[in-house]
Amino acid sequence: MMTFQQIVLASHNAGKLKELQAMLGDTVQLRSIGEFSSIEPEETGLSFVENAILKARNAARISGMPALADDSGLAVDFLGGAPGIYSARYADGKGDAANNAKLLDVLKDVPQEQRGAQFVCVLALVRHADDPLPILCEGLWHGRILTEASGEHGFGYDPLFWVPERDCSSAELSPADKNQISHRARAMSLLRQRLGLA
Ligand SMILES: O=c1nc[nH]c2c1ncn2[C@H]1C[C@H](O)[C@@H](COP(=O)(O)OP(=O)(O)OP(=O)(O)O)O1
Ligand SMILES: [Mg+2]
Repeated sequence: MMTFQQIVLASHNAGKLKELQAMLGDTVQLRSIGEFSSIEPEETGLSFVENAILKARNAARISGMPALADDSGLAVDFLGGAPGIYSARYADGKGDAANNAKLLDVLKDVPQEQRGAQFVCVLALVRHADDPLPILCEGLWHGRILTEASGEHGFGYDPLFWVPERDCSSAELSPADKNQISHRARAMSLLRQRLGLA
């Protein structure tokens, strides 16, 4: 079993930090890579796994600490899995609101039954920058893309993601409820098992 008291989170996304720290509990403290550097590495991988490893290695190198990265995104069936690993950059870096507006527009004539989508999350944990055996855990969350935004919680595409098991948008879930059932929750549950924290 590996024990970590502090891990650096290789993410500049405050929403992820909040969710992941809540899932981990207080035995492991996540520190943001933002404490060490404001430069975000270019996500040049072709998969969630590659980008998660790339971000984790970069953060471990900068901080000198074990590093956890989360690479995630939204894969829409009708779009052949797009925006996928490009989810954060879907509207050319203009941010969450622009990403959501673009997705609603692209899907505006697509009927309910063809609006299936899944959130994907890959977590990568490296003990140090050159770790030859990163721990990788993934989680998927199936839902559908709504025809208009709804809800105020969460971040990113949450207002557009309809959650079948709750019949509401992901942004209408309480943070605690989202953290029980999301793609990130599933990946973190596997990671906790791997670390002997479960
Ligand atoms: O639970 C979620 N609820 C809503 N949207 C979500 C979620 N999980 C990922 N997403 C979206 C946000 C972003 O458009 C993309 C992640 O992109 P991704 O590169 O992994 O994260 P990021 O650039 O925001 O932060 P960073 O790379 O520093 O960790 O997927
Ligand atoms: Mg990113």
